[in-house]
Amino acid sequence: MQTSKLRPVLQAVSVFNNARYVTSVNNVMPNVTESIQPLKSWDEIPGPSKLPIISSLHHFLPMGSFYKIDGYELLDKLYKTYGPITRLPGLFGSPDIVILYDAESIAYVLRSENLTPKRPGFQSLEHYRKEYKKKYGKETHEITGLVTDHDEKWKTLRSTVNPVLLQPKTAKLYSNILDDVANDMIKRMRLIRDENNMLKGDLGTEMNLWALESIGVVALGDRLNCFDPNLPADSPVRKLIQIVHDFFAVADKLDFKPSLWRIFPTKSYKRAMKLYEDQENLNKYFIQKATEVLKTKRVDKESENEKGILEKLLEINEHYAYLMASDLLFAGVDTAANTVIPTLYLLAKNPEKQNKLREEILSGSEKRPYLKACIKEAMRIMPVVSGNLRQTSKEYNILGYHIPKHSMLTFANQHVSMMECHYPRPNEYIPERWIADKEDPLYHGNAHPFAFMPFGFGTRSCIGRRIAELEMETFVARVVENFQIDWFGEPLKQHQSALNYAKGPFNFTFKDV
Ligand code: HEM
Repeated sequence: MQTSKLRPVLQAVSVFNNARYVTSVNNVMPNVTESIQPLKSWDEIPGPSKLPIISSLHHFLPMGSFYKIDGYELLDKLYKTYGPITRLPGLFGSPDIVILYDAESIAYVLRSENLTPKRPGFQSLEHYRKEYKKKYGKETHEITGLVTDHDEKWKTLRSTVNPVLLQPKTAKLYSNILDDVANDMIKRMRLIRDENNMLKGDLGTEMNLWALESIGVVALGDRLNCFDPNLPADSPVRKLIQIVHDFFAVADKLDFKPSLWRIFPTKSYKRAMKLYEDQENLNKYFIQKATEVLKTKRVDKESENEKGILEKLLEINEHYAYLMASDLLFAGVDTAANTVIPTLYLLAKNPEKQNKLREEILSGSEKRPYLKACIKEAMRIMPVVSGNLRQTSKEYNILGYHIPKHSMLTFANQHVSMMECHYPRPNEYIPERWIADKEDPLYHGNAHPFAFMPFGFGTRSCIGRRIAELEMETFVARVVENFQIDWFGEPLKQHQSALNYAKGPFNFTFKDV
């Protein structure tokens, strides 16, 4: 065993794993968690200073140290300036956020919050579903959706839909149809290639079409036909494509950037409310259509195992079936598309890895560990979700600081998974680390178990994980089987908003193999 090579890595991990400073005030965990120094207060947590009224705004204005910096760069600068726990003062009435870059502290909070974890995020959508609709006399329900509910309401919905969505055999049910979607997308890519083997349209839009068509078969049980070149501009499918696209953009403006919408109805707020309403109506249209089709098919069904997600949920609770189909249609599109683009990019930039993957695919083996490893490694380096959030339900002592109940904690997952102490040679695309054995210094098990969490953690983790993995593996395999992927010019960049979006120009070429 190459212990000498591992030692620096393990030493570095232990610096971050300083568990003595991590305690939950309500939980007594003597041996490992007792702080040896008096706790410092919330206000003493390092971070940009605050001024009366404008809070920390001056840091983001010209001459300020964070002017024109956001996304990964901002979190990186905060980490380098203030360390593994940083407090970012809230703007325009929004609360301060504490950012954690320490895997052990993150683990402690996530484990302690794991019964009914609260993940605030899409607050404008929550406002639409819970308050706006009531105000305008529209029909409302106690339970509004996985993304927007919390506590007992969330638990009721999640525990009902978990058995339907998380069973491995449910995801398997869709493998053939998802493969049909992937093959149709390959045909479309051939059709829209120019003489230089580049796609004529925008690759980001194309990947969104693939992702929507894929999630459509899961959420609605049938093909949406997003690839139809003759779709009229005002067709419901085109509208759905547009709405899914605009959805995260408005949510980003209202929920993830400083915004005054909570104080008065801004232009973006009005736009968002209209968009959420349109989305709701369109979802109703598609779900109703899918339900009618299912009714005609049901007599042919021989066994329970053949029933799809929508069908099973409709039998349990019609309202829940509608909520889930809506949430899948919005949570499953941009996420999958913006994971596949970086994966193809990293394979293009690492031709030897691409060839190795092609060999595995062409071998026809049913098990494809290298394919899984290639996608996982892309999610480590260029994740679509850069971090996660919890609102604490209790007090904590973290890294020597007191964290009061109801605080907003952000976990800088993207940073943690790029730390040398967890993943040696962190900037290199090395899918092998995910399949290496224990003796190998690259072995992924040497990392802190909370250093890589692309789908979140625990009871609130991504309910679409199995579906997303199946979709992405099916499509990436078909692309690599059919095309030699190359990239030229400047590296691919990501633009961080509510999600990390791959940003054009997309300098891919797809040559037939
Ligand atoms: C690469 C693709 C995807 C990634 C990286 C991803 C990541 C995540 C993450 C990080 C969370 C938050 C988990 C937490 O708070 O611990 C989440 C939640 C969620 N995801 Fe995904 N996701 C992906 C694809 C999908 C797909 C395809 C669907 C739909 C089929 C989906 C549906 C959801 C839903 C409904 C939630 C909210 C769960 C809850 O609060 O109970 N996601 N996802």
